[in-house]
Amino acid sequence: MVQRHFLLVTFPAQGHINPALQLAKRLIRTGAHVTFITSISAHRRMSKSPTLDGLTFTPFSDGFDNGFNLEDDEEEQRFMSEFRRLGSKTLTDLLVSLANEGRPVTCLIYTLLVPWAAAVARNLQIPSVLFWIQPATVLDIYYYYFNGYGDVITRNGNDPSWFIELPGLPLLTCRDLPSFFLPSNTNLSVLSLIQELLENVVGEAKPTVLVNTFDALEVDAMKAVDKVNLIGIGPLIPSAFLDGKDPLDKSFRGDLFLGSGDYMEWLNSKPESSVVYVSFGSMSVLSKRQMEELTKGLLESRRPFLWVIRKPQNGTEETDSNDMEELRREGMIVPWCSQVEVLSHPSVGCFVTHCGWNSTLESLVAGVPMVGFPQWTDQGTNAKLIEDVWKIGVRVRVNEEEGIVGSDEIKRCLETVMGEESGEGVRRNAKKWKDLGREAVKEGGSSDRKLREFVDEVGTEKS
Ligand SMILES: O=c1ccn([C@@H]2O[C@H](COP(=O)(O)OP(=O)(O)O[C@H]3O[C@H](CO)[C@@H](O)[C@H](O)[C@H]3O)[C@@H](O)[C@H]2O)c(=O)[nH]1
Repeated sequence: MVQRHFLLVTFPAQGHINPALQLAKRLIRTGAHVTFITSISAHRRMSKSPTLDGLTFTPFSDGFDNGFNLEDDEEEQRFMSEFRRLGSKTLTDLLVSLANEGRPVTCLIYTLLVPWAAAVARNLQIPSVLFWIQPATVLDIYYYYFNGYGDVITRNGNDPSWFIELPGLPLLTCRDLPSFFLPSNTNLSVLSLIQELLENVVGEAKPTVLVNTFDALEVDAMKAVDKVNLIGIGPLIPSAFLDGKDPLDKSFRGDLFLGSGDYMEWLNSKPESSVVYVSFGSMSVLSKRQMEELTKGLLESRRPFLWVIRKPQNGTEETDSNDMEELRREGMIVPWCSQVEVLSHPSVGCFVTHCGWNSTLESLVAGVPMVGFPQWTDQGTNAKLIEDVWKIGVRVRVNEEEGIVGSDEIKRCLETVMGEESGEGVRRNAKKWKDLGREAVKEGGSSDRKLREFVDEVGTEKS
């Protein structure tokens, strides 16, 4: 059989690069070659750029080679438009030159926020497929929003007592919906990109989306939109922490941040399941007030904690240095860590997480119960699934008057999840989902099978 050649295009953010790199590794395992394309800004920072047989990097300049400031709306707009303009041109040139060199691309795979890649592929008559890096449930909600439910959601988005029943999904209140619909966090440019993505998919002859989830995890959500065939190929986690097929695969190998190495020794010194691991992913920044409450909650819980506090970027407030001193005395503070390694350490007993989808899946396959502390985008939906559907954690309640989560609430959640009796149920469920997640990627498991079927089919027909 002719070797398949996949071109993977991804947005230059950690939460996009990690699952895309892991998908690349899985595709290579089937015998395919992968060309990976993202912005120079991200590629330069990938601390341990992988040199893997079967993987070629082709970074491109989007005009923002030193990155862009997410906090600045105007700069973000300019970035998004240049990323599209220069990305489309680079992608077109690359696809043409690969074909001319006798290495034509079998299929182009693109992640969230890169809908223009589908247009490039269409113009060159190359098959393409969307790789959805959030849960299927979130894709379904976006689909419904753009197909019949947008008005009712917009009209009620301010009412905390309102809820909606969307076909195939659990009852959802406002806080369970992607934040971009809601008056507090409307982001029309992201919404229009997602609309474009979904319109592209539905416009295909055989609408198909690869999803970083697995069938057993989202049984109904995977079938909720009958127009689109969702293919669960996850969880996409480095093999050493998942199926063990490649024990050397211990990291995504695309870190955009530098870590410090001393936390593993610290973890080794702690009793089993005693440590609270705290991280808010690669983008969210907590307000100073929220940091203070979280600090107080952690200190008063009297449990050891490992907390990732990324170095402040432009315009963000530093945590008070007195607080930091006390934090360092009581716990371990790092600017970045190998999260998959930390979560699989036997000392870790709970993950206080913003519920980014990668963090959620990583915790799930490590069997670590969560305290969900969602901030924006898909995280409220993920927190809903964690708490009410899979029952592998609890979600913090926000004090609506103050708009923050108080220290007592943090203590309550930690006790619920980690307490000997109170946490029994979540720990049992966490073990169940850990096993099912691993099952899915085993030889012959649903995700393993579906990815192979996808690879086999993609070269034989024009999608
Ligand atoms: O110290 C750290 C902290 C994080 N990570 C990794 O960074 C990734 C973070 O991804 P995610 O948990 O998804 O969070 P974000 O970086 O915030 O990701 C964005 O993108 C995701 C995919 O679209 C969304 O689900 C999130 O809500 C959105 O904020 C994960 O793989 C973590 O393992 C580390 O390796 N070390």
